[in-house]
Amino acid sequence: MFYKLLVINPGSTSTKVAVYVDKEQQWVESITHSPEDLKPFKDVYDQLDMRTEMVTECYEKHGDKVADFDAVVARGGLMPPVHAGAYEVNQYMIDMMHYHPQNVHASNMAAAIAEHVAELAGCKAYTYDAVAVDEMEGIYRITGLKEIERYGRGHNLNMRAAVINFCEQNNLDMKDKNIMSVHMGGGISVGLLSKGKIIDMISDDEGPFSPERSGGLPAFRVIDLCYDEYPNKKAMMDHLKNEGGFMAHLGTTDLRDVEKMIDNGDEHAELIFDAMALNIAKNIAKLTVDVNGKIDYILLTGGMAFSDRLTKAIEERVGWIAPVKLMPGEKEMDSLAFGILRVLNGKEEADRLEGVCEK
Ligand SMILES: Nc1ncnc2c1ncn2[C@@H]1O[C@H](COP(=O)(O)OP(=O)(O)O)[C@@H](O)[C@H]1O
Ligand SMILES: CCCC(=O)OP(=O)(O)O
Repeated sequence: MFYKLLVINPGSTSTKVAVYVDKEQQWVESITHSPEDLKPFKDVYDQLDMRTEMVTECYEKHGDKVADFDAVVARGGLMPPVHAGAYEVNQYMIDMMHYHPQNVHASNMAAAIAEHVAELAGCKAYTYDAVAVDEMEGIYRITGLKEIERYGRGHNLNMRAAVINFCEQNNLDMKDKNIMSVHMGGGISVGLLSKGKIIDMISDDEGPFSPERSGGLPAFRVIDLCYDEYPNKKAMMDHLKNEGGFMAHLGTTDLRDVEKMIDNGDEHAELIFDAMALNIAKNIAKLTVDVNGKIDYILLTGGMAFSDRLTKAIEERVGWIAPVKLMPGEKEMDSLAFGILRVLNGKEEADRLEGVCEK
């Protein structure tokens, strides 16, 4: 029995679409949305109809018939907190990401697009390892303010996929190991997997600065900035999420550009690069105390893990903790497809989010 899956992964500037027959990717396409394309839309979610149409055109262009899909898989966005793994898409999930998302992100539209196609196909739509996966244990949630809790929210899909793939390749049982998985892309998340769960993590609002994000900042200075320069919440959020890190200091989000600057003798670029590597290492070290330092492996993944200069700089600082292993790039489309294949093959179960969404 073969399963044919359509996989949909919307990002801020692209929508990735792929078709799989079992584990074989038939094709993948990244539809680019230029700033001009996105300009007419006031809010990110307003792009839903446009992106849905483009996904439909995409699989039709590749000659795929909707009736042949056995499942449609969506990147899970910022729905209410969920556990790792698969969820069936339902109206409650779609509405929560539409009307009450934990934060704004293009992935919030994925479930609605998937459900639209799944209805046409007469099959189910699923999410897998959503951004909203939160398996953080109690003690790690506590902050010094009663009304502010820490939470698990980040690049869970790629962090978990790196661990699953690394353990498969090395014949390890992830349930026996403590593994630090660090996604280093446009944003950075540092996650600690223990007994197969992400028990603690540091995401883009608390952790290292990254190519485009500010990372954690001194709270009192953030208060000044909100009152004095960015009284508008959306503008402040955009500033932290899209205009931080390399972008703020060096005017690019591309690590390869930064490396060229360094090669050309730019000492400021070198300082900022070193500071990012230091910040990544420091946040890795921070989580090690959760398991009394007993870390088995540190996995570096995401686009920036292709950089020898960066991975070496991090390894120099954290190599004493545990062996550093590289799983460069992100295989989000594979991870989404393979996760749902495990469900269809009876190896994992899909859960459902239940609730009533007030619009
Ligand atoms: N071969 C490479 N060498 C160095 N940096 C790279 C390489 N490929 C991608 N990157 C960097 O990785 C970052 C993007 O990572 P990626 O995981 O693709 O991002 P996203 O989180 O947006 O999916 C960019 O800063 C990019 O310059
Ligand atoms: C940290 C939440 C997920 C996220 O921001 O993803 P991208 O870095 O891919 O935008």
